Amino acid sequence: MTAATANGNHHIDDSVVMKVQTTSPIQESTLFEELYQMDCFRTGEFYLKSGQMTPIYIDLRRIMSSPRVLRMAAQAMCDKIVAKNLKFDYVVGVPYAALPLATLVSDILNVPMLMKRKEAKAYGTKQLIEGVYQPGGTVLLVEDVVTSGESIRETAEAIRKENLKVIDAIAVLDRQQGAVANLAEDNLNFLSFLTMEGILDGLITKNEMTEERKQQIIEHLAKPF
Ligand SMILES: O=P(O)(O)OC[C@H]1O[C@H](OP(=O)(O)OP(=O)(O)O)[C@H](O)[C@@H]1O
Repeated sequence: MTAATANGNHHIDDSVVMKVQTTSPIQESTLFEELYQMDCFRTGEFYLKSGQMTPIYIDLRRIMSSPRVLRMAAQAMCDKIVAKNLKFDYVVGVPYAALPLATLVSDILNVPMLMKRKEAKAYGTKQLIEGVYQPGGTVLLVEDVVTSGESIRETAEAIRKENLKVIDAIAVLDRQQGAVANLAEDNLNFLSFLTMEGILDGLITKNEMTEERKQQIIEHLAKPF
C-alpha cells in the first residue's frame, strides 16, 4: 500500500523505496545497448515537433514492443526518482509516447497515475485530466524524449489549472537542447537518465559515428529552433 499523507494524498511507501534501493541500479550503458538493439537511434534527416531538422532521431516509442526493455527504462527512472528523493502524489505521462512508461513508473513505485489527454473530448465527462485525485496534490511528470521541454511545459500548465502542483519532471532521454533552462523558467525541475551526448558516445563505441561527426551534430543541435 502507498502511505497516505495528512491531506489524503500519497507518496512512495518506505518499503518500495527500500526495494528500489536494494535492487541493482540500471546502468546507462545497459539501457543504451538495449535501445541500440531495438533500433531506437536513426541517423539521417528528420524533423522534430519544433520544426527543427535533426541529423539524429531517437524513437523510444519502439520500446513498448519489448516489455523487458520498457520496464528497464521505467526502472532506470525509478532509480533516479528514489535517489533524488522526489516527493509526489501522482504520476502523469506526457501524451502519448510516455504513457506506457508512466504506467510502469506508477506500478513500480506504487503511486497512483493520472492521465492528461492531448485534447478534451466533446462527450462523456469532458475532462482533460483523467483519474482520481485530491486538489493540492503534487504530480511527477514522466517523458520519453525531451527536446525543448515544450510538451512537459504544456502538460504542467494543464495540470496546474486543475489545482494540482507540478515540481519535477523526469525523462528517459534529454536531447540537451535547452529543456533544463526552459523548464526552470516555469519552476519545473527536470532530470533525465540518458543524454544526447551519452548516446553519441555510445554510437562512437559501436563504430557508427566518428568523434568529428559527434561534434558536428552537437553544434547543429545547439542552434536555436
Ligand atoms: O520537448 P519537446 O520539444 O516538446 O519534444 C519532445 C516531445 O516530442 C515527442 O512527442 P510528439 O510531439 O512527437 O508526440 P507523441 O508523444 O504523441 O508521439 C516526445 O514524445 C515528447 O513528448
